[in-house]
Amino acid sequence: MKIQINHVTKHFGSLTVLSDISLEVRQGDFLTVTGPGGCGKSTLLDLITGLLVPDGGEILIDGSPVRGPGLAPGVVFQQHALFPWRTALANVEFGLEPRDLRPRERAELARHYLDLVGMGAAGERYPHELSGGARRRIAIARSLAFDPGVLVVDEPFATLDSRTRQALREEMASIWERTGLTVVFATRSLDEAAYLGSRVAIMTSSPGRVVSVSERAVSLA
Ligand SMILES: Nc1ncnc2c1ncn2[C@@H]1O[C@H](COP(=O)(O)OP(=O)(O)OP(=O)(O)O)[C@@H](O)[C@H]1O
Repeated sequence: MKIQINHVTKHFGSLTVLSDISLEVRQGDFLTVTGPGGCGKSTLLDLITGLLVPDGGEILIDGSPVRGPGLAPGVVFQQHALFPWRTALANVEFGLEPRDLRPRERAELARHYLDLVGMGAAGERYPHELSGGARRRIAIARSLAFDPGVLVVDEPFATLDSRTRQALREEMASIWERTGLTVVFATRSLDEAAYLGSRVAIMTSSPGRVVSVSERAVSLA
C-alpha cells in the first residue's frame, strides 16, 4: 500500500498545526516521523488514518483520496490497550474477527501471530499476568492479525523503561524485516527514528513542517 501526502495543511482554530506537508510512503517503507513535542506528528498520523480531515491538500492511499472522518480501509492504527477479560490468544483473535474463519483456523492463525512476536507460550495468559513489554507485543500481534496495508504507530514506547523499549524496538525491526509490512511510526526520539526507519522524516514546529526526508543507507541485516 502506498500513501501520498500532497500539500496538506491543518488548522485548529487560529493555530496552523501543519503547513504544506508533502510526503510519500512507499510499499514496504518503515517511515519514521520525528520532531519535538507539539510539532504535529500525531495530527499528521490522524490525517493519514482518516481520523482527521485536512483543511488544504489531500492524502491518497493507493491513488484514492482518504475521506475521513473514519479509518481508511487497510490502515490499522496500533492500539496498545488489551481487553483485560480476554486471554492473549483471544486478544489476537479479535484482529481476525472481520475474517470469515472457523474457530480452529482462527486460533491457529492467532498462534502464528503470537509466535511472530515471540509470545507463543503466553496464549492462555490474561493481560494482568503479563509484563508491560509482553502486553505491547501481544497488542502488536493483534494489529498484525488485521493484516494491515499500513500499520500506523504513534509514540508506542515512550512510557516504557529503557530496557523494555530497546527490546521492543528490536522486535519491531525484526517483524518489519520478516513481513515487509508498510509502517508509519511517530516518535519524539531521533535515535529511535534513525534506528527503526528505512526512511526518516524530520519535522519542525510552529507550524509543523517536514524539513527533511532521508533514506537509511545500510539495512539492519
Ligand atoms: N484537537 C485539537 N485542538 C486544538 N489543538 C490541538 C488539537 N490536537 C492537537 N492540537 C495542537 O496541535 C499541535 C500539534 O499537536 P500534536 O499532538 O499533533 O503534536 P505531536 O508532535 O504529536 O506532539 P507530541 O510529541 O507531544 O505528542 C500542538 O500545539 C497541540 O496542542
